[in-house]
Amino acid sequence: MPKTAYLHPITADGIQPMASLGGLLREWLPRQRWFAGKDRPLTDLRLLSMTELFPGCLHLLVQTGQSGVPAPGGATPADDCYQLLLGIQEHLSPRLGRALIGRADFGPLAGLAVYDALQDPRSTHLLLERLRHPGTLGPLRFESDASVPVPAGLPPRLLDAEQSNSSVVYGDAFILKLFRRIQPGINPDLEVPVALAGQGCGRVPAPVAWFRTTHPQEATLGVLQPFLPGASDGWALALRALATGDTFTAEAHELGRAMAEVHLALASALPSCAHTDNDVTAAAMTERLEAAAHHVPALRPFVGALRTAFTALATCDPGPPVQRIHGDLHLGQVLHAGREWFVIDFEGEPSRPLAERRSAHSPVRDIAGMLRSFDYAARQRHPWRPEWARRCREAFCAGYADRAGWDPRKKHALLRAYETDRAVYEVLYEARHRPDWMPVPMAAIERLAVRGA
Ligand SMILES: Nc1ncnc2c1ncn2[C@@H]1O[C@H](COP(=O)(O)OP(=O)(O)O)[C@@H](O)[C@H]1O
Ligand SMILES: O=P(O)(O)O[C@H]1O[C@H](CO)[C@@H](O[C@H]2O[C@H](CO)[C@@H](O)[C@H](O)[C@H]2O)[C@H](O)[C@H]1O
Repeated sequence: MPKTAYLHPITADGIQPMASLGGLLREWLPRQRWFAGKDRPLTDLRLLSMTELFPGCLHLLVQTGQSGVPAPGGATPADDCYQLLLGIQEHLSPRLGRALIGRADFGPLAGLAVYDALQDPRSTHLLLERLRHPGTLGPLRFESDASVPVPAGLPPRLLDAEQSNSSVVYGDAFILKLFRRIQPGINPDLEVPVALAGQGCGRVPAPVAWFRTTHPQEATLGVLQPFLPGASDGWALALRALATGDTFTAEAHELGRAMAEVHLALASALPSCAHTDNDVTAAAMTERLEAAAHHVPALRPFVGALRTAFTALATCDPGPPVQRIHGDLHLGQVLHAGREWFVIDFEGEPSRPLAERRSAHSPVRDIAGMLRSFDYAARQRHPWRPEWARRCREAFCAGYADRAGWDPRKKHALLRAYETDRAVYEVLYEARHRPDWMPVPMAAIERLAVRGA
C-alpha cells in the first residue's frame, strides 16, 4: 500500500511536498513532448494545487518559471501552468520502468518512486471511474452529459502520438484528452464541440464527460469524447496517397465541404457580434511577423516582401464575416472514418492566449491552415510534388465553395495574408519544437515573399 503521509500537511503554497518533487520534475518536464518552453531553461517550479485522485495518484497543477526572453506568441516566464498526474509507489512494477520520473531522496516522499501515472493502466482505469461518477474532489469538478452512458471497465491505452496534450483511448469507444498546458477559462476544445453538438453538427465528436478545476482559477482539465474506431487522420492519408502516387483531390474536395459545414454550424452555435476590421488584423499580423523575425533570423530577409501581403489585406474587400473558427486547422486535425470527414482539436494555436483563441476570426484563417498543410504533405516526398499540393488546394477550395456559397479562391488578398501569417506561425513553431522541419515553412515563406501566392 503506498504511503500517503506526504499529503499531510500540505502547506497553502505547497512548499512541503514540492521540496521532494521539485528536483525530479525540473529534470523531467522539459523532456516531455508537450512542454512548450523548450527554448529557455526551467528555473522555477511552484505547486499551484495538489489533490489525491485516489490512493497512490496525485493530481498536480504546477507553475513553471523560465529565464531568458520568451519566443513571440509564447508565455511570459511566470505564467505557464501544467497539469500532471503522478503515481507514487514504494515498489514500482518493472512494466512501469519507462514511466519512472525518479525517486525522491529527501522530504516527505523520501524513498518513494514517483512516476507518470498516465502510463499506468490502473491509474487511467480509476480516472475513467472518476469521470463516470460526476462529483467534486477538492478543487476538481467531474461533470458529464448524463444522456450518454459510459460503461465500466473499458481497457485504457495511452496514445503514443506527437501531441500537444496527452490522450487515453478506452476500449476503442472513448478518448480522454488531458490538457497539459492550462490557461484560466473554458477550453475551446470543450466549449466548441459542446456548442456544435447542440446544433446537431455530426462532424465533431460530442463531449460526454469532462473535468475542470476551480483553484487557483477556473480552468478546463480534460474532455472525454466518443472514439472514432478505424479512423485515419488526414495527414496519414495524404502521405499514403503521395507514397502510392495517387491524387488526393476527391478527398480534399470532400474535406472542403465538411469544413464549410463546420464553419456554418459554428456561426450559428456561437454567434459573434465582433467586427474586426481588416486593418486591425493586418496590424496584428505585421506585429507577429516582426516579432517572429526578431526570434528567427532566417525570416529577416523576407520581412519587407511579406509585409506587403498585410498592407494589401488592410485595403481589400472585407471578406466573410468573422466568427468562431477552428483556429489551428491542418491535416492532423481531421479524421476520416466511415467515408466521412470529422474535425477534432478545437484548442486553437496552443501558444496563443485563450482569450484570443476564443474570439472571432475570419474563416479564411482555417482555410489557409489547411492549404498550408497540403504543402507540408507534398514536401515530405523527394523530389517534392508542388503539382499534387496545388490540385489538393484547388479541390479543397472548390468543395468549400460548394457548401459555403462563397469561393475562397476569389479572395486572393485575404488568402495570401492569412497564408503568410500561418507560415510565419509555422516557422516559429518549428523553430521551437522541430528545428529539422524548418525548411518546410521556410520554402513557403520564400514563395509567398517572391511570388505573393
Ligand atoms: N474522437 C477521436 N477518435 C479517434 N481518434 C481520435 C479522436 N480524437 C483524437 N484522436 C486521435 O488522437 C490524436 C491527438 O488528438 P488531438 O485532439 O489532436 O490532441 P493534441 O491537442 O494533443 O494534438 C489525433 O491525431 C487522433 O489520431
Ligand atoms: O496538432 P497540434 O495542435 O499539436 O498543432 C501543432 O503541431 C502541428 C504538428 O504536429 C503543427 O502543424 C504543422 O505540421 C503539420 C505536419 O506535422 C502540418 O500538417 C501543418 O500544416 C503544420 O502547421 C501545428 O502548426 C501546431 O500548432
